[in-house]
Amino acid sequence: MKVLVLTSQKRIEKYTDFSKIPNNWELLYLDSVYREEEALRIGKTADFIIVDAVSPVSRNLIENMPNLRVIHSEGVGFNGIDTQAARKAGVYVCNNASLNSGAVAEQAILLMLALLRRLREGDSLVRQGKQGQAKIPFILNGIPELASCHVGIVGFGSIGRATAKRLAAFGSKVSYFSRRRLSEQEENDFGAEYLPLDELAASCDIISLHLPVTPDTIGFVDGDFLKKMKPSAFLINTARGEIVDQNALAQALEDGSIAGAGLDTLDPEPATLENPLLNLSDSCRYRVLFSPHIGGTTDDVFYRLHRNIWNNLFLAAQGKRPNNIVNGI
Ligand SMILES: NC(=O)C1=CN([C@@H]2O[C@H](COP(=O)(O)OP(=O)(O)OC[C@H]3O[C@@H](n4cnc5c(N)ncnc54)[C@H](OP(=O)(O)O)[C@@H]3O)[C@@H](O)[C@H]2O)C=CC1
Ligand SMILES: O=C(O)C(=O)CO
Repeated sequence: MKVLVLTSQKRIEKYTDFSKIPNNWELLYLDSVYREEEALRIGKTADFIIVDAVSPVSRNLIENMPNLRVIHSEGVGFNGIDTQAARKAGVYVCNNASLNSGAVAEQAILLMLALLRRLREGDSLVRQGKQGQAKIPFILNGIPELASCHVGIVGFGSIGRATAKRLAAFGSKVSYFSRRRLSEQEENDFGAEYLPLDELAASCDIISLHLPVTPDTIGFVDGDFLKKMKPSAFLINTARGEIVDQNALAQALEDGSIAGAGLDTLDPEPATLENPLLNLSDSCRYRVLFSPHIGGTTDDVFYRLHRNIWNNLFLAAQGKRPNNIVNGI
């Protein structure tokens, strides 16, 4: 079997248990930023593709790989993969559903806390020799506790629920919006109440996005949504950049429609310096906090993900149906 690897070779080497890989399997490495001609040159006859959670696998690539059986995302998201073309070609697209939920929930909460405590600004003041409460002007503006915040979770799947569970420990009030409303019992278990989207937007102190990218969710947070939010509210996006209209968010930060944003994901990725959120005026500098799309990338997660990926490829190699198929075959 041949595996075309369209993600970090170092990561595969670190997290794969090579004692389990049959000797006659061949791994063909390119990075996730690859040229399609190069992928076809080295991987045309490959049986499997492993690709990171954001990078593209196009119709052209799929249609020109006659032996291809499985395209496996290295994460949960698979929005770079042309799932329809794969379906048409009888190729399974698989992900690692729910294996990194706790890690992403931690990242979302980290961004919430860092924004509330103005961590970036505080760090900068200390580095300017302004350590000590008397020298920190923003204390007088009032620092809210996460415990007193009403947090709205948009997309109440695996990560949304993991975030709700952790927020319960902080004592926050949690509401959620998803297309499917949970049973009363489930809502009680997660300590979360359902709110219609408009109400959630208007009433929450923090809104945390946990939606997948689909045709319905691209630009889900647009200028209208941001205008409904409270001027004191924060937006957290650890889902995908495409869910938030980047220009509208930059505008909302500039004109004070919202207080700040914590962003693990941007649109496009890899992010370019042209992104309007990286070009905000000085007065907004501390109101947006970035992390480099590392929500789901802990050591624990990678061991779990890579075990799952290889198990799935072994199943497919034996002619069996792999787990976590996401393209409806
Ligand atoms: N930053 C990072 O490192 C990571 C980011 N992610 C991103 O997070 C996303 C969510 O992951 P995860 O929670 O595991 O996925 P899940 O599929 O478990 O949850 C997604 C939830 O979103 C809801 N949803 C889908 N479409 C809509 C819609 N149009 N309106 C409202 N709700 C909707 C779904 O519920 P329902 O269908 O009932 O509405 C579902 O419960 C991933 O798709 C990925 O893009 C994932 C892992 C790591
Ligand atoms: O699992 C995912 O979808 C990710 O974004 C991880 O990087």
